[in-house]
Amino acid sequence: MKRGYESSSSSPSSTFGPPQSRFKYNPEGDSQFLEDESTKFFARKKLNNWIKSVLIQLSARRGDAVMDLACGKAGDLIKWDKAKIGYYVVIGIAEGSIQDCRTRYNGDADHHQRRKKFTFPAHLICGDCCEARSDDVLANDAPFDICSCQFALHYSWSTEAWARRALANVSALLRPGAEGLEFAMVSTGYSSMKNLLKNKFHLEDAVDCPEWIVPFHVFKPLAEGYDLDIVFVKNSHEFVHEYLKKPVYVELMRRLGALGDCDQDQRRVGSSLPVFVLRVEEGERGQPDRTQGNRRRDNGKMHLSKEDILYISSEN
Ligand SMILES: C[S@@+](CC[C@H](N)C(=O)[O-])C[C@H]1O[C@@H](n2cnc3c(N)ncnc32)[C@H](O)[C@@H]1O
Repeated sequence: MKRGYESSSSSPSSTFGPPQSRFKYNPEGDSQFLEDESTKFFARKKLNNWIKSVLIQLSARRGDAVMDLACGKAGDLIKWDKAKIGYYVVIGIAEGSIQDCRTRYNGDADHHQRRKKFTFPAHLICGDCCEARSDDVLANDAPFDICSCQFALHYSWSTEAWARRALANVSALLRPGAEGLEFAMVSTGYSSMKNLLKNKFHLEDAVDCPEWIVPFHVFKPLAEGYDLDIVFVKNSHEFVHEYLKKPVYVELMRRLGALGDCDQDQRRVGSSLPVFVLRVEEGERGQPDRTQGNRRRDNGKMHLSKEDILYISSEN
């Protein structure tokens, strides 16, 4: 079965918006400005969630093994659950966030027990997903059908060596495809609004890491050097425009509370971000090894204790 975006144009879009600057919140600043910015922030957050949901629905298939790189607090758990994936591995650098992933996965945060348990086993890893040995450490969980990296790809772009390492890790973890179309890494680029707002709103997911610009014309050949070919790339404005033609995604946007005047909303939330999918073509790494399907899930659990978190460091 093909992934949902296969019928879409794969021609790269030419622009991905301006470089993201890091700007500081000025406590003495104009309160009207901040109010506008907070409205923009929440509009953008809803829109980003919709884009991630659509991208996941287009990419994931029942039973997929998914690696969520730089997962934050696993805010996409429910999205993956709806896609009926079979195994979920996350890696994140912030220990507190990984602990939050654990309580979220276990349902401990849901005091009213409104939602049923997730149907797939999970494995949580705390560490730097760009570390040279990530692929070794993760080898027991691989291969993955999907490697997802949402709003985080740019953190590994401080130097070419780090960018190469991140791409090499992703390439090593993905499963070769039976029909040449099976592997994907998805990313919706990066956000910067949190830097502007974190002092004011004390955002729980604010990240104190430098954010680097990833020029797409540099990214593409570098990724291709690791067998990762671009199959789908759009800027987020194009993406919204295209998928809002489908009633099912209009309904999804309504449910997320993001439905309004989309053109206006997009102008309000600011610059466009890249949305793209990569894959490893069949034949580039030999035949797929389907026998690994069950073994890797053994590393996962349906209920996670603190001891189940795997900590990796550069000394591993
Ligand atoms: C903007 S958040 C995105 C979180 C999540 N992917 C999402 O879409 O909600 C970026 C996350 O990347 C994590 N991160 C940054 N650099 C990392 C690295 N080298 N290895 C693992 N995680 C990293 C941060 O701790 C943070 O949780």
